[in-house]
Amino acid sequence: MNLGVIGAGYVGLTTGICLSSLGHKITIYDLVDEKIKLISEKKLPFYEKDLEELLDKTISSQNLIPTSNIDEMIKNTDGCFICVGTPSQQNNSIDLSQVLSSIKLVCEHLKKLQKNDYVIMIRSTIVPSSTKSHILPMVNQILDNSSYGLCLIPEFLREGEAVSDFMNPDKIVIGSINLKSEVFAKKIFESFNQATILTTNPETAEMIKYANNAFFSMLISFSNEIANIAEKTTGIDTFEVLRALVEDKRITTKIQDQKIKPGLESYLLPGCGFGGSCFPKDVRAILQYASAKNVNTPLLNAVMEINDERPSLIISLAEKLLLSLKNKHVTILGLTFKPDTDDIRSSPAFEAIRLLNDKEAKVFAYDPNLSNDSSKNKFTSFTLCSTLESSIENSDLVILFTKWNEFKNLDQNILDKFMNSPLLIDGRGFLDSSKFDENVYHKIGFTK
Ligand SMILES: NC(=O)C1=CN([C@@H]2O[C@H](COP(=O)(O)OP(=O)(O)OC[C@H]3O[C@@H](n4cnc5c(N)ncnc54)[C@H](O)[C@@H]3O)[C@@H](O)[C@H]2O)C=CC1
Ligand SMILES: O=C(O)[C@H]1O[C@H](OP(=O)(O)OP(=O)(O)OC[C@H]2O[C@@H](n3ccc(=O)[nH]c3=O)[C@H](O)[C@@H]2O)[C@H](O)[C@@H](O)[C@@H]1O
Repeated sequence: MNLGVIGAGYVGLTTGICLSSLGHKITIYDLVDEKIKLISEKKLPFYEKDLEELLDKTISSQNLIPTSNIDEMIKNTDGCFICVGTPSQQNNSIDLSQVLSSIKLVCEHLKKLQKNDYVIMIRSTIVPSSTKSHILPMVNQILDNSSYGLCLIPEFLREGEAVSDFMNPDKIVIGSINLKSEVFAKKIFESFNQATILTTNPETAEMIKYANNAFFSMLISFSNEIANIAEKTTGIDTFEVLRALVEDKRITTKIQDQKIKPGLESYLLPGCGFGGSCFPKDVRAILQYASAKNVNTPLLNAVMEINDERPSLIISLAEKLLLSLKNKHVTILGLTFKPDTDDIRSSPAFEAIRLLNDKEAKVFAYDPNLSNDSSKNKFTSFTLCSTLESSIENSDLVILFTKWNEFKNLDQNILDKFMNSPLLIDGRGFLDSSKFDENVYHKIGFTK
């Protein structure tokens, strides 16, 4: 099919590259010319594993056409995905302006080119009723005939797993205003035969996306609250507690004597808290939406409250171990909000750095994906090091924030080589404690 994508960010570019690799002819448009130029040169504007290889193939096969010309995109295509950002506003509601302006642009060009039967498919995350209350009235104002289609197809991919999540979706939710849009969207995804296709109205589709992100955020905050309680009694290992919970047959099912570990297992872990461009933004947005509708939300309020507290709890532990943080050399390992990405949006490491600065510690950091020269001058509140070793040299305390594989190599020998009195907080329970002296290794969710 001939399809367009507006917005060449994580979601848009992944959508464009993956669908073009499956044989669709995709024209991708972004406001930012440099992004389009980079993509034309087969380079990704961000890091995402496996995506560059596919980009190379799809540009070479001319199944993916990057353009800065919206007319070209509209002329080439029968429908397009809207994949622009929906960032938080000051009051935590979402800023719908990128969605509205990009759809307005599409509609104006459809009108100019007298193109009918076009289908607009929104992939951006938007709060319930955005389609009905804001987008549809605007579209109706510009397109006076009713031959167009409009639907919401939320995206559930995770950064770092974007290609595999896109290619192997468990569900495809299509919330349409009419049958035409539903039929069109179903045809795009007809080769994804392992996925459950859920067809519904736009409001339900909007809510499904928020329920999804709120649920996984809740599991993380649940795990962190259990950790807070466990830490008050020496010897309780929260990781063991939650591993045992997962064994419950209501969570881990058994099929023909084979235990099937649920995917949610990876969200039942204590740690430094969730970050990224979506969980914090989306939970806050649905809370703001509920509050505007006078709905009480004690559970989701607590999810955010527990999460917001995580960096300060880790810094309190650091202070307890070092007695005072003033002038202490503290190393942060991992700045991205999770491994296998270069995304630092709402990463808990940055809140920890802010707290360390307040306490006048000298902060050094290392992240495998941010160690190049172009990243160096971006940060002023800490020194970004280009190797793990240089970041821990003469350090008084190392705190692990992100589960990068490279950090798995850490052991007592490495700490002894570079630090005078080795001390480490494993903020994710990621390292093998047996590789460290007992008084050196401290992990979240466990008090010795
Ligand atoms: N990042 C993720 O893993 C996921 C994000 N989402 C949602 O998808 C949406 C997009 O997120 P990301 O891809 O992360 O955002 P992003 O910020 O990486 O990309 C957005 C892109 O849209 C472009 N853009 C903005 N206004 C435009 C306009 N008027 N015309 C053309 N291009 C325009 C920007 O230049 C940028 O390249 C958000 O609503 C987000 O909540 C949903 C699932 C996963
Ligand atoms: O709407 C979105 O943008 C996406 O948000 C999340 O995806 P993502 O933010 O890429 O990453 P996750 O792997 O889900 O992790 C989110 C955060 O939770 C943290 N986390 C995860 C698991 C855990 O046990 N503890 C924990 O703190 C991670 O470190 C990370 O900061 C969702 O998982 C996707 O389904 C969704 O499409």
